[in-house]
Amino acid sequence: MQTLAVDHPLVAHKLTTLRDSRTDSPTFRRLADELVTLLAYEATRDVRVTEVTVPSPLVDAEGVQLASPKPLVVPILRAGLGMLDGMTRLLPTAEVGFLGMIRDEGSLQAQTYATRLPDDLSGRQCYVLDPMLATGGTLAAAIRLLCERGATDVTALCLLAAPEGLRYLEQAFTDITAPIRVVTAAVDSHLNEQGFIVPGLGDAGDRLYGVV
Ligand SMILES: O=P(O)(O)OC[C@H]1O[C@H](OP(=O)(O)OP(=O)(O)O)[C@H](O)[C@@H]1O
Ligand SMILES: O=c1cc[nH]c(=O)[nH]1
Ligand SMILES: [Mg+2]
Repeated sequence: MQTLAVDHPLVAHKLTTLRDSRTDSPTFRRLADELVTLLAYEATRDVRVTEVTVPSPLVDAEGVQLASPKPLVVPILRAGLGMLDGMTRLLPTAEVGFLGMIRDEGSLQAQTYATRLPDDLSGRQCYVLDPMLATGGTLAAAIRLLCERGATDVTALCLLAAPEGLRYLEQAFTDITAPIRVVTAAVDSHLNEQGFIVPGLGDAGDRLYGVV
């Protein structure tokens, strides 16, 4: 598994405002959206393209377009929905599947409550959206599901990652040959006893959509 922490002053600037507990929900949603677009630029560096020729006003010009089968973007509900628009802005022709997952606050185990994905992902590049990679349980289950359906490579986009979660993912996929990448705005210090990322930004779902 490869991890890329995007090192860019605009990424750091937006992330700092997301961490700030004084940032209200509308601003949090807008900044999360903008930050995902910056992460998406790095995360799609290996997106597959095919060569095409287009008629420019002067001569025919050689170029590329996104290849088929189209990439699949998979936000993990609820908080991952806050990353969807920012991602599809850069990949407008991608298809979108959905995974609903919730982490039990006590055991920290992830449970899947909704799945809306193609049965066959053979040959598909997949981009998973989840703002927080904490213990890694949620993302590990999501990535395994995509690989079991035939995904040829999986890139996860996270606003923040904990070292514990990255270590967990490293050892979770030793049996999987598909390349797996994590692109994040930062790797934070550690997890606290409640499994929250420190310093982190709190509960991403609550900050995007309110406490339910
Ligand atoms: O790495 P993990 O320890 O598994 O934790 C991370 C998960 O926890 C949060 O979701 P949550 O369960 O709060 O659901 P929500 O998105 O509906 O708020 C977050 O959005 C991740 O999906
Ligand atoms: O810090 C954390 C950990 C899990 N989920 C969150 O929303 N935040
Ligand atoms: Mg939550």
